[in-house]
Amino acid sequence: HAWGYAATNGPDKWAENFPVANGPRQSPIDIVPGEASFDAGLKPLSLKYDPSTSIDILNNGHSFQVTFTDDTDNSTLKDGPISGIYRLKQFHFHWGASDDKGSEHTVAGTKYPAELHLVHWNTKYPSFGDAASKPDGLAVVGVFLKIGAENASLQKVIDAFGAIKAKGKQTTFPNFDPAALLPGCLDYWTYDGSLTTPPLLESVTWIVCKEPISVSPEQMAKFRSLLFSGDGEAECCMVDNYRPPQPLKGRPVRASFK
Ligand SMILES: Cc1c(Cl)c([N+](=O)[O-])nn1CC(=O)Nc1ccc(S(N)(=O)=O)cc1
Ligand SMILES: [Zn+2]
Repeated sequence: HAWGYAATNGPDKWAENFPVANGPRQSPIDIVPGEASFDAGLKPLSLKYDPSTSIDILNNGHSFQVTFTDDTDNSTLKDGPISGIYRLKQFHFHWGASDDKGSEHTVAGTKYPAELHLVHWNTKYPSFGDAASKPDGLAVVGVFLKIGAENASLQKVIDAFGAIKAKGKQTTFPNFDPAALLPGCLDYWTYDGSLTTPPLLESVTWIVCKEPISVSPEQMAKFRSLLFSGDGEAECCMVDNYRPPQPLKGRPVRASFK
């Protein structure tokens, strides 16, 4: 049941093997700022990352991800809408074939060309795998990418693409500080949701930053040069690896800002 983003195995087909795709708290969603409720009880995000926890960068055939050692509390997310300590496990991106699409969350219908996801798990559980099946198990920080100036921090990630062009390729990726990918302002929207790819587990507290980071057109072109396909397979560019917005089903969306 190899899921993907093609017409034959893409988002409209996922419910066949993953019925939770039609569940009550699916992600992503369209965020409508005018309908989000400001919650003065929401704390500022506390993101503390240690660059020495970054390990490698991998093309997993759906996106590319940078993976972190998560056996200590060196890289964590605290406060914001969550209780307790969540550890950074990995970050990855979703993007489009052109600059008019690519993000998973949308803002009043606006699609961004890409979206960064920093994936964290609740340390009240023994591991990521355990946390991934719990309603308060995961917290993902989403950051939109907007076409503009070249992003020097992002360029460090892009410089590794040569070694991970095809599915299954990975290479070491030490000493990277993911905080360098965060926007200056950490105002956010938050709601209860899910993983945006199979197994679509409804275990994610979503924290979506209002302020985007920049990416240049040339840098976006490099994202689009990665491949969904593995060595020896017909080459298929890794583009449009995003799920469209899902029904809100009455969920509240809160804002940390007025
Ligand atoms: C489900 C699972 C388990 Cl359990 C493990 N594991 O190592 O134990 N790995 N995976 C895979 C995973 O993490 N998928 C994932 C999917 C979507 C997103 S997204 N876009 O940020 O919603 C984040 C992650
Ligand atoms: Zn994602």
